[in-house]
Amino acid sequence: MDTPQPRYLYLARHAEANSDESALTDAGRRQAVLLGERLREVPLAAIHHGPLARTTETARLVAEQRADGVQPLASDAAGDYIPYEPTREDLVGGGVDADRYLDFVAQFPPAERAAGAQLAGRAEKLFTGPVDGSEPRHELVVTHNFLGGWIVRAAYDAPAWRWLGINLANAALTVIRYAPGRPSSVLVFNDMGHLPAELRWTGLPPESRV
Ligand SMILES: O=C(O)[C@H](O)COP(=O)(O)O
Repeated sequence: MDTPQPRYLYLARHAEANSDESALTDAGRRQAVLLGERLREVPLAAIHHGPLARTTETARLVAEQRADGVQPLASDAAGDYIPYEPTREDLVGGGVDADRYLDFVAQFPPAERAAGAQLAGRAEKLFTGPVDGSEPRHELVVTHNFLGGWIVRAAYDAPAWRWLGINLANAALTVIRYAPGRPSSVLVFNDMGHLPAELRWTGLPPESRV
């Protein structure tokens, strides 16, 4: 009989993309292969990815490192969008420089902002929380920085605006466990142990690298 089971969400931002974001760089392809090798023994039931080239290519290279034939699945919910548009009140209440973040969000196309809330809700439904089944489920989502921040924020029940300031490095690994009757648990965040030093921290500004 199916009963609620833990879900392990493996969350990764796509590997490094070239400047027009039409494909991965050589370094990005190496990152994606290494991420795939890191996940090779994880019994993934699914590999979801956003529809854009950089997430699609990353997911394909990850899948190619496996012997189990799990095929990547494109999902709009794993795509590139603003998951929640912060209000001035949110930001002032959070004690941060409101103009800075309002200007930051305003630079993204209206379409990415308008569709975001609904897509973010779908992503939470599809990719987070315990699952029904006979055993724990392991799933990979290859996505973009903003949805990554949104999912980590949600795992900590932080305020909606707080996806801002949570940043994932390219091809780093974040793992969240959702067990029935327990709070969500971020097991690892931005793990880059599978990447050599020169392939770590890409996709982040210098002040976010440690
Ligand atoms: O939508 C996003 O997450 C940001 O625009 C960053 O995008 P990226 O993760 O594709 O670089």
